[in-house]
Amino acid sequence: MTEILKVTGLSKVYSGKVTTRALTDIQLTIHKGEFVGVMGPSGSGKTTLLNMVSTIDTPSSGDVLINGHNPHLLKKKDLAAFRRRELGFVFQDFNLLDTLTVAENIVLPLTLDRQKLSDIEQKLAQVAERLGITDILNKRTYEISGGQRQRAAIARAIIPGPSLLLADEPTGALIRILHASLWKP
Ligand SMILES: Nc1ncnc2c1ncn2[C@@H]1O[C@H](COP(=O)(O)OP(=O)(O)OP(=O)(O)O)[C@@H](O)[C@H]1O
Repeated sequence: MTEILKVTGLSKVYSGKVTTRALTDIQLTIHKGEFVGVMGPSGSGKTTLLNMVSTIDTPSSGDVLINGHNPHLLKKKDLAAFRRRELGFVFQDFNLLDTLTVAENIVLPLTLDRQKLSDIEQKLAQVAERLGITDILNKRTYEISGGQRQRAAIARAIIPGPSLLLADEPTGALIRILHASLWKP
């Protein structure tokens, strides 16, 4: 089975006025098609782990391999492209942009990647149909329901065909949508 995420010996120490050892020697392997939830008490390091995997922050030691590549070794410019193509994020508050339509929000990663307009339109139509949001594509994000916002955020996360989809504090509804095999990597 293909290893999509392989975390080995991952540690993170925050050093400021107070030194905090947030993660110590974490090992984690996630294979293609697996759905994994990380649970633990407040302060146990869940967000820190997510930040290391999503490349928002760098580990103190250890390796993160995503689809065989270590994003922490990439240059800034290459890292941005890697994140857009390999990683999908569904944020807790969805992070949709109010000034854009639902469609414009969803295609943002493809626009930033300078993909062809015809490809963008085709991918948008497919992903919108899969998530049942075709009829709200021209609305602004403040004109749609909470569930529709959630689906729009998922659509934006999966449209580039990422290897790994990451969700911070996913709600029950989000888990149900993802479980309904809407995401087929
Ligand atoms: N930027 C930071 N600088 C210093 N310490 C930090 C920083 N971020 C987190 N920590 C510390 O690292 C530890 C792990 O925090 P983290 O946010 O990863 O926990 P968590 O499991 O996500 O918690 P919660 O469930 O409350 O969100 C905590 O002791 C926290 O105080």
